[in-house]
Amino acid sequence: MTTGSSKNQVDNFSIHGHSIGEVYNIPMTAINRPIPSILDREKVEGMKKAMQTEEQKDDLTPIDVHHVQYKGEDYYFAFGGCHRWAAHKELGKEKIRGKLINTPPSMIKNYLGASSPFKDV
Ligand SMILES: Nc1ncnc2c1ncn2[C@@H]1O[C@H](COP(=O)(O)OP(=O)(O)OP(=O)(O)O)[C@@H](O)[C@H]1O
Repeated sequence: MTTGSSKNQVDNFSIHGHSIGEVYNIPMTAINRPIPSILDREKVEGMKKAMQTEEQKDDLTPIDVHHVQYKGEDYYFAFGGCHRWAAHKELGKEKIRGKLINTPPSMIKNYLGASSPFKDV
């Protein structure tokens, strides 16, 4: 499965986010990351460098953020994007570019089991 012929298009592919156009600047404190990251330091450093370079600062693909509405509250979860997340954290960024994927609470419960905040779905 490819989305285009150039390497960049293939690299930028996201199963969840590719059909979503809107990109938001999301406060990082609003996003839950339930899975600890295992990082390739070279990759994080490369991203930090790109973010600090005028021509490349917008090159990083937005991360996929699952948006759950549950009992009138909004919840945000990110499972991937580990290196982009680390690069933003280490540069002291407060917001990260992301695409919002409307996700039912039952799906988060499937992923997280007993650790899910959504118990009765
Ligand atoms: N050094 C870099 N400079 C600019 N863009 C980069 C750089 N490294 C990766 N990217 C781009 O950033 C996006 C995310 O890359 P990648 O999926 O490898 O990282 P990630 O945030 O760790 O995600 P995951 O947790 O799924 O590994 C891709 O679109 C990739 O092309």
